[in-house]
Amino acid sequence: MSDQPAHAPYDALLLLSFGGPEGPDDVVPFLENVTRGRGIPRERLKEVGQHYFLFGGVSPINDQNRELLRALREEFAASGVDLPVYWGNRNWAPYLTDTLRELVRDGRRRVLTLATSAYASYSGCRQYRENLADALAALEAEGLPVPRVDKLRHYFNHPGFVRPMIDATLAALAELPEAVRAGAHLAFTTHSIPTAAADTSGPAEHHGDGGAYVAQHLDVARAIADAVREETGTDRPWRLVYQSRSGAPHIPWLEPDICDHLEAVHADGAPAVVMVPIGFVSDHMEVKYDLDTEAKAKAVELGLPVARAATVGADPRFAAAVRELVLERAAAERGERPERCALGALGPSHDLCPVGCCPARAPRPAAAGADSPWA
Ligand SMILES: CC1=C(CCC(=O)O)c2cc3nc(cc4[nH]c(cc5[nH]c(cc1n2)c(C)c5CCC(=O)O)c(CCC(=O)O)c4C)C(CCC(=O)O)=C3C
Ligand SMILES: [Fe+2]
Repeated sequence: MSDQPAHAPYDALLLLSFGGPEGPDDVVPFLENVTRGRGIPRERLKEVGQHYFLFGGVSPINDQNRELLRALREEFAASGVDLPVYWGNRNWAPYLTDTLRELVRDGRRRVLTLATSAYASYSGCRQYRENLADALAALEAEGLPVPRVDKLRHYFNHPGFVRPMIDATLAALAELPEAVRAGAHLAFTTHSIPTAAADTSGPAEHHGDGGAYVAQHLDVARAIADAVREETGTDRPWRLVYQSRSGAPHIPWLEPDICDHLEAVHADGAPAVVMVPIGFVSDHMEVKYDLDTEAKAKAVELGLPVARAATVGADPRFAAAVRELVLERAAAERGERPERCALGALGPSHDLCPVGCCPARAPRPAAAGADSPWA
């Protein structure tokens, strides 16, 4: 055995997230950051601003990331992984560029990134890589050392991500009135994206109807539905549905929307529905507003009992999965052939996004992929 640590060659883990406002005055500047150059209709922005104001202008995402950070540090300490964990966001403080500046000042040069987005897509992967490239360019322009940055493989099908969602689905079923529990449907939800973005999500060989984005979500949905059937002895109808659509109405996005789906299954006689937000790593605004507020109001209107499964958040099994993924990637970077855990049918995702993975409509430099302009 060499005396290299198990996390070599990495000297830092970067938790990279979306960011969110922490008070009413932050809401508009946050939305400006998110939508810069993205052509989202003003009406939609006003509406989304209202969602934040309803919660005092505070997104739950920041506290959830602080919790995840604590869980990761605890997990690393408990298993003897002496790797510092940093946190930076794309759209709000602590900003990614500031975090990378701090990280290089601490002497770190080889960074592994954990994005709080588990699936392939432009919005969930390449956009994070573009923002990493922007931050690296800023460091270079300031004459600072530019660290080498990698990104962990998509963890949508890692057992440490899927098992907490299985338990959460069972717990949500148990919240339903007993009379409707056995007949309850499962509605797996994720962020809608333009169908054109879905069709080109993932590596080129996965492009086609729905692309890797839909295939990965279906794989997770099926794994959870199968496990729930085994656990409860009941085969219940399930479907992958979408939420949080934005963009111009004439551009097609993934459907059906969760609210339309609730209406449709209610009309078909479903006695209850459990909503399982598999597309989200924690209970951020899309979950709190679009599911817990809007979809629940729709269910009340219909007289349809619903329950919402918890997201993974800072579950210790997820923190352990991140530790495994870090050590797995470190071993691969050292030229070893580590074991790669995955549930479902798709198998473990790639370490390095290939050229043409989740292409942008207007190409921009992206770090941590095969087409990165940075080493
Ligand atoms: C796939 C996906 C994820 C999941 C993967 C991941 O987690 O990254 C995600 C996460 C998030 N999206 C978030 C917030 C917003 N997303 C927006 C807009 C958009 N999202 C999109 C996709 C996704 N988004 C898309 C295709 C757009 C349209 C415009 C564009 O192409 O950019 C807008 C603008 C207004 C609107 O259009 O709704 C906001 C405010 C927050 C923070 C929540 C909080 O504060 O708790 C989080 C975690
Ligand atoms: Fe979003």
